[in-house]
Formats: sequence, structure tokens, C-alpha cells
Amino acid sequence: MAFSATTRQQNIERLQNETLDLLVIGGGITGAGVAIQSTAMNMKTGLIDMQDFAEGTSSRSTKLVHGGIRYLKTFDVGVVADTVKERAVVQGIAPHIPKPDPMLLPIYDETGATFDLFSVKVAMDLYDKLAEVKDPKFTNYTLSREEVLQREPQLNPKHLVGGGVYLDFRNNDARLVIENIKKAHENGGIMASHVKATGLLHDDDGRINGITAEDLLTGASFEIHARIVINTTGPWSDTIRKMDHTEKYQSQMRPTKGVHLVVDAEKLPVPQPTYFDSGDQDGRMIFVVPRENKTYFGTTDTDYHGDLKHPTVTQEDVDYLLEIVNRRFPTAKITLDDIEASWAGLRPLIAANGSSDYNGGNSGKISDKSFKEVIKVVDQFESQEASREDVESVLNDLETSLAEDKLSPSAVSRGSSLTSSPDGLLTLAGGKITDYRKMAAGAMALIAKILADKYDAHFNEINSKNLPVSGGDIDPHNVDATIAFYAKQGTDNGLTNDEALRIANMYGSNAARVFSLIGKVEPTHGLSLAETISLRYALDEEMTLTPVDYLLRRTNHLLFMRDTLDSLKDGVIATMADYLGWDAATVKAQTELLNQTIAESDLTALKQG
Ligand SMILES: Cc1cc2nc3c(=O)[nH]c(=O)nc-3n(C[C@H](O)[C@H](O)[C@H](O)COP(=O)(O)OP(=O)(O)OC[C@H]3O[C@@H](n4cnc5c(N)ncnc54)[C@H](O)[C@@H]3O)c2cc1C
Ligand SMILES: O=P(O)(O)OC[C@H](O)CO
Repeated sequence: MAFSATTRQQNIERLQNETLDLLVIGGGITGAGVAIQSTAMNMKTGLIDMQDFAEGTSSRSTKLVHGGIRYLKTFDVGVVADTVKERAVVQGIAPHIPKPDPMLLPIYDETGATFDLFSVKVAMDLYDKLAEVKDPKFTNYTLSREEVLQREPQLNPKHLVGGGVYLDFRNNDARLVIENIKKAHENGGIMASHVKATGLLHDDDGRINGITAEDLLTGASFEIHARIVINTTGPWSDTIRKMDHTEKYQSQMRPTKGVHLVVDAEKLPVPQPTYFDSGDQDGRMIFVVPRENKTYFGTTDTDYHGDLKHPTVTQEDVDYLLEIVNRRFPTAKITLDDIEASWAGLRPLIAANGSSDYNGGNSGKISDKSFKEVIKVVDQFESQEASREDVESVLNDLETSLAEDKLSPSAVSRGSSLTSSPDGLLTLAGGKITDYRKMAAGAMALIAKILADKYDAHFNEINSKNLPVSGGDIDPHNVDATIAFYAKQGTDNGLTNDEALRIANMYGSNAARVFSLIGKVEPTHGLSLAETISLRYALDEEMTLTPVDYLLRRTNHLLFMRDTLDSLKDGVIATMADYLGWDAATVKAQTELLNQTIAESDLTALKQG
């Protein structure tokens, strides 16, 4: 179903002229998850994003669908319970995207270790129990020191006491977003990228009834009217809430930056995703993940106060990660020059989330630390050891919800929150990619209630656990065989087995639409047949507007296939120029943008000192 640059223009027209039931601001995984459900309920839904879909945090994650086993350490069982159960749900609605990939967790006997051999087994058993993992292929187990070193001989043997292996899933974060957006479009949603919300509109009763917006490609400003507006802008959530001049605004977000670095797999060969303590007693755990013929590792977790649109990788981030990885893999000797790609993202953490208040509204809970402070100061007041002012300052500290900023970034819960301002702006923020479906279901329950109560508008119930994304019409229990079956259509039409499998894995049940382009579109500008049909599909059906959209977010080529990128990029630009009718100036600008993005990813500036 066409979802192209032309569709974008048509949708902007419609957004200006039609009143919506629901407008979603933000096309990352949170907004996309709301849009697929609201459109499945037949709500007239619009979604805008000021960038490309998933250009925010949702293309900058560790690219896992996982329950966050480390959160058990901060007793965030609520978050883990939600997310680890959601793994199987996400795999069920997007079978071609998250793939099971058991994680190896080496255990070191050192100060501040998150787990020891006993607690890791308890955590893994709880993790499997919460997720109802029963398949012996995937249930957890522990390894002796020797067995861990047999698997990963490069690991530092010093203080290594053994390890655990438990199920988690690798993911393609940006692909999960676009497949939700495409399905929402197929359901009748009105989606447009590069459209920015610039202000909030209110009706005569002071209720939010729309936004002012700007088409960032043309500069045109316009209004979008909707019965309900939901703010799903992740790290930008406060920015949208601040637009609401009628409400006493209180910041709730605490974005923290996470960085990943990519090296060739030969530099750091790991047979499976590996997860260990930083060893710096900072509460951080570091992932080392094989992907294509590369290995990526991360992440940092530092409070961030910079440009939300453009978090960058600094020398400090590189030094931090290289020091840890070279200490854990002492023979790897990775240097800045070995880094082929990188990315930086911002966790949309909720500042007051010392304890998780998961899905469905702020439980008003505070962290155990803050709770103990309140009890202590009240106790002291009772026995005349503290004044009223002492009590008030502790409570005031909590009320400003900044109380939790004393928590280290890694101790802040990854829980989500759903709030409604008095004038009706909904904000769904925080959480993880892994539980986006559950977060959206929580929001949809509230949205359906508001539409029924306020507008007597009633919509069909859905079970979002059975709502496949675009490309997800695959039996989740028979993925490999189905992908192989799809790939055959490619090899039968002249593609190599690798090319056909790559397309089948990328597009799932939409692979047939991609392969059907063979014979209809001829390779041009030096592109292979496989790249030609993949790019054409991205242009026709994935609202791909720039070479960066295609090479970074629709295909991840820029991150995990750096070796072939240079031979590809000119052909991609030229083919897009033909398709989109670019003039010379636009070709130049897009070429510069792509080269800038590549230089930023491979840390050219840092390498040049
Ligand atoms: C380093 C790191 C690693 C992570 N790893 C994982 C992981 O492996 N697994 C996991 O489950 N979770 C992980 N997470 C968490 C997960 O990535 C985030 O919770 C999730 O991506 C947030 O999605 P979102 O849609 O809320 O925000 P975003 O993806 O940031 O989307 C918000 C969107 O709003 C748009 N926007 C902002 N302002 C406006 C405006 N005025 N008008 C229109 N649009 C606007 C932005 O352009 C953006 O696209 C990780 C996060 C980080 C930072
Ligand atoms: O939540 P954190 O801080 O463990 O970081 C995100 C991970 O990198 C993957 O979810």
C-alpha cells in the first residue's frame, strides 16, 4: 500500500481539513504503538513526527527486546514483569523482527557486582518464570568458569567465577517502528513525517482540541484539530507539555544518554550477546552484541542537558566504553581507530520514577530511599529532634519531583507514565521499546473512555496482543521456515540466497511485495537488483525521503555493513534523485547530509583529534 513522499503530501492536506478523534505527536515506538491500536479501533487517527519516523530514541537503542534483568537489582520487579512478558507478545505480533538470542552473563567476583553465581540463578529463574519460558531450548542455565572461557576465550579470566545464560531477543528498533506506522496507515491512519507540533489549541471550555503545526519541508504552518491529543515525544515530552501555557508546568523528564560503538567482529568475536558489569561500581552493565559481521557494545548512562535532537558521542563516552571492554577482553586491544560506526540515544526517563509506576498512570510512588527519608524525619519531628521546617523541606523536595535526581541514572526506573493535564493533554512517556504495546494499550483504555464519556463516541474493542504489524503475518512458531519459504521467491527470480534471505528477514510477509518488483524496476546507477527493489519498496511503501532514512533506519546498513556502504551510497542518492525529482542543489544537500551522518557515526572528528 503506497506510503511515499506523495502520500505524505496528501496526508498533510487531510490533516489540515479533517477533524480527528486522536492526534499522536511523536512517531517513535510509543506513538507508533498508539497509532496502530487506535486505527485498529477505527478511531480517526493522525500521527506526526518532526523528523523521520524513529529518528529519535527508537532507532538508537541497544536493539534488544528484553526484560532488563539488571532492574531486578533495584527491585524494579514491576518493570521486569511487564517487559519480560511483553517479549513474547512483541515477537508474536512482529515475528520477523525480534529474534531469540540467549544472553551470556559472565559473573565476576568483584565489589559492587550486580549478581553473584547464586543471585544470578535466582534472577534468571524469576526472569524465566515471569516470562513463562518453558522451551528447554531457551530456559536458563549456569556455566562454570571453564565453560564460560570455552565459549569466550577472550574474556578476562581474573576473578571470573562462572556465568549464566538466559533468553533475551535481538531487535531491529527502527524497523519495529516503521512496521507499526505502516500498519496504522493500512488501517486508515493519517501519518506524516517532518511535521512539527509548534503549539496547542484550546476550545472555548479550555480543553485541548488540536495543535498548530509546521511542515518542515515547505515551511508551511497550519492547524490540526482533534478531540484528543496525545504527547508521545519521549525525551521531548516536557517540551510539548511546556507549550501548554494554561497549565502550571512541572518538568518530569530526566533524559540520560546512552552510546554504542561498532567494531568488526574479528576485533571482538562473541558467539552470542554478552552482558556484564562495567566493573566501575557505577551500576552500569555493558552489552556486547554480535550483529551481521560486526560487534557492537554499550552503553553509557549519563544525565543529558544538550540538544535533544542531536546527542553525540564524545571522547569521554569512547574512553569509558573502551576501558571497560578492553579490561573485560584484554587481548582485544580495541582503539578509537577500530570503531566503524556508533550511535547515541536519550533514555526518556521519568525523573520521579525512583520506583516504577508502570503502565497506566502515575502511582505516585516514590523511591524506597525517599520513603525512608520521610519516615525518618517525621519520626524525628515526633520526638522533637526535627522541626516542622525540616519535615517541609523533605516533603518539598519530593513534591518538586526532583527528589529522585539524586538517584544515579542507572538506578532510575525504566517504568512508563501516562498522565493527563487538566486541559486534557495526554502524555505517554518513559518505558522501553519492549513494552510499547502494553504502554499503548494502557493509553488506549483511557482514550476510549474519554471519547465515550465526553463525545459519546464508541469504538470497537481490540486485543492488541493479536494485532500484527505490517510484515508480521507470520506464524510466530514457524518463523525460520516461513522466511525460507519467502526467500525462495527471491532466489527463483535471480537473487543470491543471501540477498533473498536478507530481504525476507527484513520485510517478513511483505517480502513478496518486494520480490514482485523484480522485472518491474531495473537496477540503475550501479545498484544490485536486490538493493534496487529494496530501495524502491522503501520509497513506495515506507515514506523514505532521504538516503539517511534508507541507509540508517530502514536498513541499518550504515551501522552494520560499513564495508559496503561507500560502494552503495552514490547509487542510492542517484536513484532517489530520479524517483523524487531532485534538482542539483537537493542532490548536493542530501549528499552532504549523508556524508555528515557517516562521519559522525564513524567518529571522524574524534579520530582527527
Ligand atoms: C542507549 C539506549 C538503549 C536502549 N536500549 C533499549 C533496548 O535494547 N530495548 C528496549 O526495549 N528499550 C531500550 N531503550 C529504551 C527505548 O529506546 C525508549 O524507551 C524508546 O525508544 C522511547 O520511544 P519514544 O517513542 O517514547 O521516544 P522517541 O523514539 O524519542 O520518539 C519521540 C519522537 O517525537 C518526535 N517529536 C519530538 N518533538 C516533536 C514535535 N514538537 N512535533 C512532532 N514530533 C516531535 C521526535 O522526533 C521523536 O521521533 C534504550 C534507550 C537508550 C537511550
Ligand atoms: O536501561 P538500561 O540503562 O540498562 O539501558 C538500556 C539498555 O542498554 C537496553 O535496554
